[in-house]
Amino acid sequence: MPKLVIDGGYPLSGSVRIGGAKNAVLPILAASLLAESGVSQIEDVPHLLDVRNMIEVIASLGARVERRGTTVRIQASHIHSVEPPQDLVRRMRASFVVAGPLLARFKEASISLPGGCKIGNRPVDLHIKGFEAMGATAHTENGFVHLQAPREGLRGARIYLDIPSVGATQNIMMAAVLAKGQTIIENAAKEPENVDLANYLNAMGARVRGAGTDMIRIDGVDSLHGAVHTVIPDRIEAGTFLVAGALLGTGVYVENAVSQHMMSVIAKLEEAGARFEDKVDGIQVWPAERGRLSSIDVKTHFYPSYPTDMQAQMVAALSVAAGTSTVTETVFENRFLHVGELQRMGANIHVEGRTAVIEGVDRLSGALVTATDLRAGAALVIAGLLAEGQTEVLGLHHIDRGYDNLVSKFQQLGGRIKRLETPMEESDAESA
Ligand SMILES: CC(=O)N[C@H]1[C@@H](OP(=O)(O)OP(=O)(O)OC[C@H]2O[C@@H](n3ccc(=O)[nH]c3=O)[C@H](O)[C@@H]2O)O[C@H](CO)[C@@H](O)[C@@H]1O
Ligand SMILES: C=C(OP(=O)(O)O)C(=O)O
Repeated sequence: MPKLVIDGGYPLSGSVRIGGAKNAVLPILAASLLAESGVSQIEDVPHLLDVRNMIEVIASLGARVERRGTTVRIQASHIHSVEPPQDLVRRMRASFVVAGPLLARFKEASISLPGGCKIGNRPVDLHIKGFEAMGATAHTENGFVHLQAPREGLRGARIYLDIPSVGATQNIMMAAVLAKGQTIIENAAKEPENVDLANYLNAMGARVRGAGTDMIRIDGVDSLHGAVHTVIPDRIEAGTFLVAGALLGTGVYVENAVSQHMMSVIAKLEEAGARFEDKVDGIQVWPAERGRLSSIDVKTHFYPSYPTDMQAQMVAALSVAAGTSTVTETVFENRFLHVGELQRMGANIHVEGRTAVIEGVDRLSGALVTATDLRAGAALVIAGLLAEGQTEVLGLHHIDRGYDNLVSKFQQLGGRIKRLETPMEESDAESA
């Protein structure tokens, strides 16, 4: 079983470059299925397990995909299937976003239900309601959702989302670009990754306006073509390094981080005492002047509020802050599995309903811990870098889903962290 071995307590300093955003590149790869002609060229595609999976998904449908470094080229003119293999879809929830493009272009799609995951239930009812509002029929059988558009294709509709779901907004947006007439998505998700997707769709010939606000208007067009697009930097990867830099060392420069995308993360770390400087192509962070962060209260919510994907990293940071902090998770019902692992390292945290109450301790101590999901893994790496002694982190397939070269990036900053590869065991290969 591969593991990380971390010797904690060494200061971090220097510079690290952030790659393209996982949560932008995944729907962008799916959107490439909409191109009837031409070749799409996507730049700054990170090396992630999830990206590999999404490439496999679109390739399984007939797209020709070629990857060189961080450039991916996609030719999607000859798609021969509207049913991605179940085993590929089940590996990753995000693969459900191929539904919108397939339904829009081929008028049908059959996709395995992605199911829940450890962090929560994660239904897709809002995606399906959106498709139905555009005239599609949906029925679920044997774990598959079968979607069928009317013979004349999807038609524009006014769709109010009960929750500003990131994935539902993406799927509906991608279905609507080829629908007849105008679609309006109200209470849309405003995440920068959705703006990036809209920009890519527009470069492909779509007419999407208002992405990044809570009302998106899409005027359907007859066809789309391939386009060149550079993926936005990953604000969660950037946030992970900002948290680490706010805790340890003499200043870390997070190159390519976009401060406008991470106002809430910076604001909360500043409130806890960390210092920042916004530079032309990145963000510099230093620990608090007095060394230790102060306690704060944090609540996750939809963008632009504090992101749930930065919750675990913040819990790790606050576990050594002075005083009592609270972190409330409002997006996913079961996203505190890292708390038990941090407790093994000496953190004093208890969970009351949706709130983690964190009594800051003077220090953490190294322990054998397991990443239970992607960001829990990031939190444990941060904790390991902070802790006295040696920490071993298992469950690396979670971390590999969303961090490109996490180990070498922390090594570059002076972190004593290495990855030991041993043959993978079955339990290690399970999906998110
Ligand atoms: C690949 C990707 O981009 N993943 C991100 C995306 O996930 P994802 O798109 O799955 O998250 P959503 O925004 O859809 O989920 C938000 C909330 O809405 C609920 N919900 C969602 C859809 C639906 O049909 N019905 C429903 O009830 C979910 O259970 C959850 O409680 O946004 C999450 C919230 O910022 C992030 O944590 C994930 O990293
Ligand atoms: C929850 C996450 O991703 P996903 O939606 O792909 O599971 C995440 O990136 O933290």
